Amino acid sequence: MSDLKQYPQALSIAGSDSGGGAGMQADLKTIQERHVFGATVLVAITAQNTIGVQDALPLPETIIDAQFKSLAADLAIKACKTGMLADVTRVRAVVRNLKKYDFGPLTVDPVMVAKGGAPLLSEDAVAVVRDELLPLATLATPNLPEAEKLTGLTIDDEAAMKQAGIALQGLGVKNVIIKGGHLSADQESNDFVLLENGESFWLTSKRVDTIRTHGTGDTLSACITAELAKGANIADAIRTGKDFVEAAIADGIIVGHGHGPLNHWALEARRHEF
Ligand SMILES: Nc1ncnc2c1ncn2[C@@H]1O[C@H](COP(=O)(O)OP(=O)(O)OP(=O)(O)O)[C@@H](O)[C@H]1O
Ligand SMILES: Cc1ncc(COP(=O)(O)O)c(N)n1
Repeated sequence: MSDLKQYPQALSIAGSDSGGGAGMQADLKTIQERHVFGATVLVAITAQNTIGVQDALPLPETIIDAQFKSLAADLAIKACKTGMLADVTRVRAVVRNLKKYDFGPLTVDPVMVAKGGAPLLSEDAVAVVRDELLPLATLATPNLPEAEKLTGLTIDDEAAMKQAGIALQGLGVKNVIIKGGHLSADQESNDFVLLENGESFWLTSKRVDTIRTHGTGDTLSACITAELAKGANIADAIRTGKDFVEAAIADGIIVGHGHGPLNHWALEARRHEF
């Protein structure tokens, strides 16, 4: 009898961050920490560090299609997520493939702008994300500026976050997290969750006073994706995601000279005290 182990498999569809803190690298580190096997469809490459994005190259549609095809032919992916999708052509390529293959519940992190201000999605692609990608999503995880662009609302307090959640469900997303990381005046960093069954709740945590927040959104959505691949229900997956990212921000590490990356070991380390 074989004693080989089998791990659930999850997929990140995203851009590469050469600095290792956000994008596909943050996704893979997070998925690995959750004891899930991570696969990738690379959509764009960025030359990036903690200071900013120096260059970006969207990949040809043919290689995006080929990556999806390769995975569908061989792996047994149980949940997937999207991150940086660059432009209209890449968003449409991803939508086309997600309609073709079943990779389980889809989490859409509608990444638009990097922490340092560099655009990661072209302006004209926002409507394509809203109209073509969001209706495929089991979960969407916009931050406040992204939720504003997708809904047309101004979101500057917790009441407006609730309104945005309802508006996003109106666009066809089943479950929504409106991330509060950008409500900068607040002492807390609270996220509003609205589920398909109408249930809603807040994810609460103290705001950590740090500039080392590169890849927070990627880390949250990747952790949720990993938990969904294990078969967790959506509310439990979301709560685990918040615990994971809270620890990863609070127990910081020193890398680079700007918006440093998170500590993806933190939650596990708290349990085992390495
Ligand atoms: N300073 C902070 N202290 C504690 N939690 C934070 C802080 N900043 C963000 N968070 C949490 O991190 C998660 C991601 O939120 P955020 O609004 O930063 O997403 P984001 O802007 O999409 O991230 P990114 O673009 O860096 O990937 C949320 O759960 C949010 O509450
Ligand atoms: C390739 C890639 N994907 C996503 C982000 C968002 O992360 P952040 O907002 O923390 O810069 C990024 N900077 N780069």
